[in-house]
Amino acid sequence: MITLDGVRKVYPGVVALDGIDLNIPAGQIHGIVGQSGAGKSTLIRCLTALERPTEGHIWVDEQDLSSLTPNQLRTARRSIGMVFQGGNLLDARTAGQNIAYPLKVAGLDRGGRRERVQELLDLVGLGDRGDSYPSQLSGGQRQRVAIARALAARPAVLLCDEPTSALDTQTTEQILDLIKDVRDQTGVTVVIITHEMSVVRETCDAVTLLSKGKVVQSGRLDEIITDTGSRLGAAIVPPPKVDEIPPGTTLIDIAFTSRPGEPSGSHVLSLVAELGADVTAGTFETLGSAQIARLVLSVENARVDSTIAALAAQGIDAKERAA
Ligand SMILES: Nc1ncnc2c1ncn2[C@@H]1O[C@H](COP(=O)(O)OP(=O)(O)OP(=O)(O)O)[C@@H](O)[C@H]1O
Repeated sequence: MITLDGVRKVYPGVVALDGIDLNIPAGQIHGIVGQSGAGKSTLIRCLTALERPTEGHIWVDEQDLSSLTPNQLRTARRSIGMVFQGGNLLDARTAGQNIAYPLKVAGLDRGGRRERVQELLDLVGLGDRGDSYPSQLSGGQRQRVAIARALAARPAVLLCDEPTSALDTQTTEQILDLIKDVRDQTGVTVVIITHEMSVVRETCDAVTLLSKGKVVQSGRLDEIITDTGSRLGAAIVPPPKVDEIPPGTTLIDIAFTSRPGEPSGSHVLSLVAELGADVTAGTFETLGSAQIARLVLSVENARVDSTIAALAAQGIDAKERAA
């Protein structure tokens, strides 16, 4: 659905994006994370074709954005919905009028607009608030209207730039649930820029970490979290803390995914017991229907290498924890 091939964006004296290759399949919720200045906003501006890459190509919904004429670009932008931090609604228009605006631009008649606006208000759980002005809505409700507006023209892609950073924890959860529901119901592909790892953990199927305009790591969330060597994985689901290491032992981090109907969780635990290792601490995280486990084992110093090898032979990622 979205493909970036060797994308570079150079501003005078600054390389904001430095050779980005990325593939985001249809229907995926993909998080883009990275420190301030990493290039996240530049990437999203390139995806909306508000900026043209200095080099490389971007395909959105099978269209090469770099090859389009200004007219074609205007049309292509209709297949891209945008949601910003704080919603960016027009204050002088009601929720319904805000949602209707892109439909008017797209040339839909008054009756068609009214019907679609109501459908969208219902979709975001604000069926009876179409006549409210943004100032009469809570932050979470404004963001719901912003999501409805972004979806109005039935885009193939929904780009969300820090969609929950102005919201409290409970409202954040509701908005993230809404984004997931919308994806499930419409099949829209979602890209979320965020600095909050909880947003990635709770919402995304896949994640990309940017640093200084380059991709540091990119992949499916379960794969990244079960990679015990990944700093991104540890930021998303921190490995359990251990205060005291039993004397004469070494700590080994392991991580694995367990899905319904698969015996992997109990299989790993019996393997750990067979190897004579102790489970010192553990964290479990639910991702969709899968359980991700991060365990810390304590193993006699002399048996560290053989334990890691035995776990690796069973396909379990294991890493000695640095002292
Ligand atoms: N229009 C511009 N002109 C010049 N430099 C720019 C421009 N936009 C971004 N940059 C530079 O490009 C780099 C990447 O910026 P960008 O805003 O994409 O980062 P970011 O990851 O979104 O950061 P933040 O999380 O703080 O928003 C920075 O060094 C920034 O100063």
